[in-house]
Amino acid sequence: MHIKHFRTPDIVIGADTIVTLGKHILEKPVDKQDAYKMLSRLSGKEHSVFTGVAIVHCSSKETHLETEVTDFYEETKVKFAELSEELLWEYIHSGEPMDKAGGYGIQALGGMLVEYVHGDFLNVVGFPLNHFCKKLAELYYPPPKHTIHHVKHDSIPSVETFENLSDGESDSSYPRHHKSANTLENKGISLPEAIYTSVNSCNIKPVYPAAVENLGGMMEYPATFPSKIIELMDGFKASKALFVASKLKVFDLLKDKCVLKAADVANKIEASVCGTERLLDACASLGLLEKTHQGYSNTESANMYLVSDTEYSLHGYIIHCNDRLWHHFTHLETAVKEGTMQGHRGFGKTTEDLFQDSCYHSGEAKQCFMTAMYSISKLTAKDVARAFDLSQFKSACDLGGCTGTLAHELAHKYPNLSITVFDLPDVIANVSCFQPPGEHTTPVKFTAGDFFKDNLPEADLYILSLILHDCSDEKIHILLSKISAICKPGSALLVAEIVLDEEKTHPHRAVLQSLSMTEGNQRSGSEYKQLLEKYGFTNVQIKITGNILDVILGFKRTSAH
Ligand SMILES: C[S@@+](CC[C@H](N)C(=O)[O-])C[C@H]1O[C@@H](n2cnc3c(N)ncnc32)[C@H](O)[C@@H]1O
Repeated sequence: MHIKHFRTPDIVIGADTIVTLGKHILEKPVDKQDAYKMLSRLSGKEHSVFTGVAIVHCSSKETHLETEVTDFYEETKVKFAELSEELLWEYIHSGEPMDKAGGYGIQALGGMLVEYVHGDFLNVVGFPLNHFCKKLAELYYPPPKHTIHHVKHDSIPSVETFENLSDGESDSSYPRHHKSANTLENKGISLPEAIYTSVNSCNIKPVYPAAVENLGGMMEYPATFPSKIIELMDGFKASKALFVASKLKVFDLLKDKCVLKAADVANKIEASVCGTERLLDACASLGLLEKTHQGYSNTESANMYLVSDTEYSLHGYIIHCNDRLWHHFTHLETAVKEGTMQGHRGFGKTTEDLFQDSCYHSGEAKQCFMTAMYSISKLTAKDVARAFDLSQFKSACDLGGCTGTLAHELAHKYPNLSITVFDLPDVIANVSCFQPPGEHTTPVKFTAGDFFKDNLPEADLYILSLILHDCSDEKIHILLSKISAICKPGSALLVAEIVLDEEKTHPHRAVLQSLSMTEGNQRSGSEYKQLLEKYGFTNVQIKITGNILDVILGFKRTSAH
């Protein structure tokens, strides 16, 4: 075997690098466990990316090298965590799995296989800690282009490097201001943020942003460590910690930059000190709270989304998840075996009709459901309203429009649109506390009725947001037949739902949601298109918004079609 080109990483980040980095840039010790956490945060990917040897580029012809040197790595038990910034970049753009091979291998036996090294040889023959520090500094304070030289070292293949950046241990040739008033610490930037921002400044985004949020429980993993599975196994604990902290209004207590000790929080939420402390620590480890020696405080995202009275609060939905959805999932095994929804087991009652059920029967539960819908709608309404140009419509009817949040957004965007929210009487009777302040002459009209049984209000745009996925085929037939019958040619139906990919495995949210075994179904784009066409809608367009809900718009066929 002969390897012609071996592309080395241009930037290498490892736990030891971060420890050194802490010393050089922050002038503050970083322990190795924290360094591993940062690495996982940086990639947001499987930890194995970091626990192999250097990540290098291998073309498909060269991938056998990977096995060779990985074996070598296994043999020598070299443990280093490294990341190629460039490969992360390539990976993101190609959608292909990142090639991983043994940079460390190349310095020994593996080197005999390599004729030409493309990239910085230093990155494979040794761990370039100082070089990396300079690289990071450079990302922060990029040198002018002309300082990049092509250098020929004796016995080292031609490499592209920054010759003016000395690798001497004592030489801090990255800009001096890093060490004075401009240190990251003085700027209030933490080390993980610094690395994160450095990489982001090169337009590198974490591969799995969701994993970035989850910093809990990292350790030095062997390359085969089933980190994803461990993360999934622990996921329910993290959810429950969030639910309980929300339920106990911990985030409300800590709003407005309030910093409290565990005992004070315990006192205010009337809970045990030891239990509260564990809950607060769990929230801190999940990145929901910050913990300092002064006490606990909300993170920015907790202030924005977890405090119960903020504009984009998810509190209502979280409580719904805890009080309601949790029970559905507790009985998942039975649900799967029987193929039916199991929510009633947690409540001691049976239910035929999800909607009637989901609106609950007690006033408090109804309010809770509406608050949950309001939370989600606040977050999605703007993107749903913006997905298509709806300026051609004069009137709209949001069927099952609940609190009217989407309707208000549409009224705001299209001042000439007259819009009616149509929902069950129990819901309409409770909408007043969800109306925007100061909207006495509200352009949104609320009408009570049952969309399966009653006549629908006339409109030239009908909206079904988060309705179809919960309905059985029979119910969908009743509803879409009615809408289709009342729509004049040129009128339209706008559906807001999560649109699955064609394999129906993404996004996870929708796929997991369907496990609650309601009588409805989550659908892919082509299935929604077919469904709308079946009921006489044509020119069906789908907009994937990037928000929780996607949007589908279809126009009623003219009779000539
Ligand atoms: C899952 S919620 C969706 C709420 C809102 N469209 C949204 O996107 O946030 C379903 C809504 O449909 C309403 N609904 C259920 N069955 C209905 C019926 N038969 N007639 C009218 N509205 C109904 C419920 O009251 C509830 O407000």
